[in-house]
Amino acid sequence: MNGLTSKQAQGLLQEHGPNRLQKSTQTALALQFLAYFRNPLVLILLAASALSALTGDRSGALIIGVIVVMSVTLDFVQAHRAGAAADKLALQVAVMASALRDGVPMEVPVFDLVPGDVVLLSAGSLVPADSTLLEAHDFFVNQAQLTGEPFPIEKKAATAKPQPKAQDATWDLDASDRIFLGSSVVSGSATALIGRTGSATAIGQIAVDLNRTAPPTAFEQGTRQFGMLIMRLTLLMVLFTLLVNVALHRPLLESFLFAVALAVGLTPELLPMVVSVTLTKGALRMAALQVIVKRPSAIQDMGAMDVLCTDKTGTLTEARIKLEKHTDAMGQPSERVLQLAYLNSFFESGLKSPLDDAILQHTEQDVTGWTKVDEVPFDFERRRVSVLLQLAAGHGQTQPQVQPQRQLIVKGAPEDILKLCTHYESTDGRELPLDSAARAQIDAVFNQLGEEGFRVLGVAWRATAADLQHAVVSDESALVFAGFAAFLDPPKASAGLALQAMAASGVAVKIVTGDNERVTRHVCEQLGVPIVGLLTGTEIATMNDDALRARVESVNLFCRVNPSQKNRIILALKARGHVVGYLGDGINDAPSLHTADVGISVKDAVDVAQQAAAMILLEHDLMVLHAGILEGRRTFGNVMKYIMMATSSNFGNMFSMAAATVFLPFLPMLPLQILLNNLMYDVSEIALPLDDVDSEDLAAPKRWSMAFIRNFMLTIGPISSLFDFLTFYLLIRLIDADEALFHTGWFVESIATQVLVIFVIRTRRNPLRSHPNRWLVLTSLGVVVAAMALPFTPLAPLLGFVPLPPAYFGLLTVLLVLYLLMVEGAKQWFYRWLLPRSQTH
Ligand SMILES: Nc1ncnc2c1ncn2[C@@H]1O[C@H](COP(=O)(O)OP(=O)(O)OP(=O)(O)O)[C@@H](O)[C@H]1O
Ligand SMILES: [Mg+2]
Repeated sequence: MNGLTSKQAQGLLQEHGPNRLQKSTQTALALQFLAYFRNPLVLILLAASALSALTGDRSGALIIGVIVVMSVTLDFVQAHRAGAAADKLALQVAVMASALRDGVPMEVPVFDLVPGDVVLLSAGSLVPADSTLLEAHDFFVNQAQLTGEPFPIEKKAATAKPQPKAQDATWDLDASDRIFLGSSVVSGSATALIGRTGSATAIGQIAVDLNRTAPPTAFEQGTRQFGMLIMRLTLLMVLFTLLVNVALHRPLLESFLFAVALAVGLTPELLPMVVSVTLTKGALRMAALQVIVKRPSAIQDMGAMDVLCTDKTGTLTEARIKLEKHTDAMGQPSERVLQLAYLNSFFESGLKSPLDDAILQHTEQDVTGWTKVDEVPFDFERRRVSVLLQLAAGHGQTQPQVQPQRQLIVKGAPEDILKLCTHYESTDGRELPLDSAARAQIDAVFNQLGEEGFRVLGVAWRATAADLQHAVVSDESALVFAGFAAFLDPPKASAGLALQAMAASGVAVKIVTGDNERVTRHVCEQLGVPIVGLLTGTEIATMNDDALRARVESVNLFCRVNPSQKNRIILALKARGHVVGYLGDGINDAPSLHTADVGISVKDAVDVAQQAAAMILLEHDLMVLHAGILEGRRTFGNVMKYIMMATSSNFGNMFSMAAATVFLPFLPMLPLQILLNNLMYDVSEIALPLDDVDSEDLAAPKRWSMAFIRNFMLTIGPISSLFDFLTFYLLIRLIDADEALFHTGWFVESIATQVLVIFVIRTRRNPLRSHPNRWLVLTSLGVVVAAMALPFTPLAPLLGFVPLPPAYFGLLTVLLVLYLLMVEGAKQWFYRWLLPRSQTH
């Protein structure tokens, strides 16, 4: 089998399309742009202005059209650029498959696989497409996603030569020689011929999206709730102004346009854009720190995360494990134990763990004469692996006793192995019964190794019938215990610091490991992590979910837990209202990576783990996770600024506009002026995602709080309205403004207050003690200056503006200073008095 040539593959890719389930998101740019006009408000606005064009106001309608297009373009361009940047990042960690192209194995992006490709699979791989097995060795897959069957199923090579046009063959999920997209390889290795790709696959036909869109995060739910609140208020206000205008016999069409423009002014239409741009900015900053964010919203989750669960090997430890000792049952150095362990690691075809690598790299052992008959692959429930080996006649005579020709060699967690043993090998090579005295001695050896900080595997063996062809789990019994292999896996120097930094930032770190208690305690000691509570897998197995929930809070060390227990721990923490992160790299971590609010994995993790994770660390450094947490909080802070602006000052302005319709003999502002006001305000906020966030706002996890927004709105909003009414009054009384002058005067005041208040709202501190980003300063001041200059430009008559008298600017300055001071005072009061009190209730 040589697979395809790259030329054939290219042709087939054209014919079958990329190997992915989602419909291509490559809709033409123009169509994406048009989709932005689907907003009902925009449509109503365009329709109403078209109507007004028919009744005569051509230029007004045209200007409204231009403003709408400009607003939509602003939104679209920003959001599109953010989306493109995020896609590019995700591509960096696209899952690759090993495929034969031009006769050699090559790493090919899974998207580019085509029917006819030959792929090589091993434990931890994802099955990249529906395929027929050409070769398989102890090959077990988990196809729970397709069949719901949770246990691994063995698959075997096809007996008949698969037809090249395998698409035509029948595909049965139970067929023992077929494997399917959506399953993962649990153990063994195989070569497979791809028959169907993308939406032609079994899972594609039942239209399941493998990259299931994650359920909405707390933050997304929050923004949605916020949108509903604004929507309701908007509706109320629009109905109110409409009624008032109709009751006052104002021109119907113009009143309607006014009401719709008001609604446009009220909706925080840039919110999605601000969110996606801030998130992408965060993702790009993370990429510079060697962290690839696959799903931008994960950054938000990082900011909200208050518990991080992590496994041990490779995250807290160096992952450069070394075999330090190989001893017999009584703790004496033993070459024989090394040889047995080596044979086991050498012939095992499942995922090679770092422990196997350590054994294989320790010293080269001679395996001539040995052939493999079968294997019972490693799994995280049994925590052991067995190989059934045949020793050719004439070999092995150097051993003290004549070796049986066929034997099962087992290695795994010592506690579990010892339970299966009935005998042990003494130091002089005799097989002795494992009585309680011997057991106590062996346990003491095991404990001693643990105390010294070694990770320990037990090694045992058994002679089998000379014709045993197929080994199964029940063959792992009546074993002879040979001894221990002890490894050192030193903790990372940086891990201790990172854990402390996280604790200081309000993130509790919990260790969730399949390893045993003693070793993990040792690692914690070296890292300086105090153990406040401990649960073992055996204890968890006896607990129901309620009992587990009651305990998870106070425990920070979970030992000897299997994959489903890891998952239960995450679920229990989530049920307690925590935002949970999970950091892991193994097959055993995949379920938890899915379940957690933010799954984090590493570049060299198995495919299933990388697929399940939302974030991939390119370098194994926990300190960047801390940076990621701060990044998440920063994005939260900037999005909150936008929301606080929208709910307080912008909303206050629109509220006074609606109220003013009652008192004024004319509309307080022309519809097109409201739209322009809205557009200019939006422009001033483009730089918000770039802004810095004060350090005190990064100190603790950030959760969405509707109560906070509501209280802030009720505190600041009325001040805006108060100043608006003051402006109305002074415009009419002091300046004696007619309709056009009133419109102009209020337009400028409205923009100036609405835009400049950002410098007060963006920080909890005295505004002079927190430096805004200079782009934000530039856009904000630029917009205010432009608004002041507008009435003096040739555009003024088109927009219904008239030049403002000098006295106006004196008035404006006084009003602005007073306004900003008053908002600052209210803000201080809000954070010092109202917020602490509303949080304790
Ligand atoms: N290659 C192997 N051969 C035999 N036994 C193994 C092997 N790998 C792991 N085990 C056993 O299974 C147990 C669980 O595996 P492992 O420690 O990798 O789990 P984990 O939950 O990923 O833990 P960690 O936090 O250390 O990553 C190990 O403690 C060990 O006893
Ligand atoms: Mg692990």
